[in-house]
Amino acid sequence: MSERVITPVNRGFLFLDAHPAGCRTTVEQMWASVPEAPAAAAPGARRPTALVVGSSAGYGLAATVAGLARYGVRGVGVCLEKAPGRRTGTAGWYRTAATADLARAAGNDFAFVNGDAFSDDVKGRVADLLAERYGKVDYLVYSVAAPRRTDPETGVTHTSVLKPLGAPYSTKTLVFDGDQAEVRTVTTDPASDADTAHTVAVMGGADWRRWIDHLDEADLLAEGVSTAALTYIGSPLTAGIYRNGTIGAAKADLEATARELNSRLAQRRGGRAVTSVNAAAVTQSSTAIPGIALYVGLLRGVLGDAMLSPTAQLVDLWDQLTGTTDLVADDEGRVRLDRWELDTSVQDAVAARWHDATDTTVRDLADLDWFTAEVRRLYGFDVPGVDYTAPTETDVPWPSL
Ligand SMILES: NC(=O)c1ccc[n+]([C@@H]2O[C@H](COP(=O)([O-])OP(=O)(O)OC[C@H]3O[C@@H](n4cnc5c(N)ncnc54)[C@H](O)[C@@H]3O)[C@@H](O)[C@H]2O)c1
Repeated sequence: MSERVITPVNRGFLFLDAHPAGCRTTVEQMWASVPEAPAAAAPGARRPTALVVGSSAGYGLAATVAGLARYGVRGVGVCLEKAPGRRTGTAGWYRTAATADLARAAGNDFAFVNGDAFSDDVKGRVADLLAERYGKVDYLVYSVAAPRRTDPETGVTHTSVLKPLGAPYSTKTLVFDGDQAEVRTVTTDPASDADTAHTVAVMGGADWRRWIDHLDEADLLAEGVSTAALTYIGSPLTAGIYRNGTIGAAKADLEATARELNSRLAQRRGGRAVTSVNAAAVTQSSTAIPGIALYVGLLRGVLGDAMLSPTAQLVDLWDQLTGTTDLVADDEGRVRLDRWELDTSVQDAVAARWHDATDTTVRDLADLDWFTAEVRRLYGFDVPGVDYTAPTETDVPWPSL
């Protein structure tokens, strides 16, 4: 047992500790926000088997919580988190423990595997678990965001970079100095071909395809299997660094992989593969992208509470995957959960504020209090209802399998 009061220590958007009680409450609030199961998934209906890769944070956590709470899924979540030691565990460690407790209390049999999803070892462990306990996979949601990947076939470790293609790119960006927010311009040099290839190797479709291959070879894909990987298009304001940059090349590869997997799964299993285009959200991965903090703060300034949370978006995705509502894909086979973000009137309003944003005006144009609180909530701080003066247990075990 190791109870203590935890105060946030941060370097920019990175915090050195996470708050276990805050992380638990975050998950409880996400769970409570999921609407009741539709009639077809009512108690007594067969619980579908799901695999969520990237289950402890951001959109993958939202997929896990929405699937558990609304559709009573059973199955496995995979993520990469650090155990408590000299410092606290990572936030995803505590969120996973909380998700497992809520799942158990709701009668779901759901296991969490902590390890490198890119490795064959973890794929093998997950396949064994499925074969022993859960049977074939009905749904696979792929939501990994990682800085590097070791390719098990070549042994090469690829590191992803966030760079423009072809020419240097300058963008406004937010820099926080204590309570002060400054609007600066940063310029990023263009990627080399090798940079782009490495980023595609990490964030493109290769590992998603390997998961499908691995499960297919082990005969662990159910008839009618559906798989979705998360992708992003985003605003013209961020296109230079995102959609037209190295990460955009990776997303194009992911989307091409979806089309290839879709025809394969349709033929072999009567199944399908799609990408899900989600909206900008504050996550550990997105805050690393130049300009995104300013963009998301301005988006919130324009939309306020009308911004749809990752959980609400993932409820929509589950509804489409399960057939509760019709699955609607665009011409490129993508489920569009980002329409509200890319709506022309919203984008025009954000663009006008983006151009007007300076050190003196930014606080009026962007919801920076919300943005900084969201960043802190990623680590379990600033969560409504949590007493931060009370000691909290940091030595939380990983949920037993
Ligand atoms: N954040 C956004 O604004 C946004 C918008 C649209 C789409 N997306 C997409 O959603 C997906 C997830 O991004 P996010 O922002 O939710 O990320 P995140 O950083 O919040 O979560 C990443 C997840 O991946 C897991 N992970 C990382 N490396 C791993 C590894 N080697 N093995 C196992 N698990 C690993 C982490 O444990 C965590 O669960 C990405 O494809 C991203 O492009 C994000």
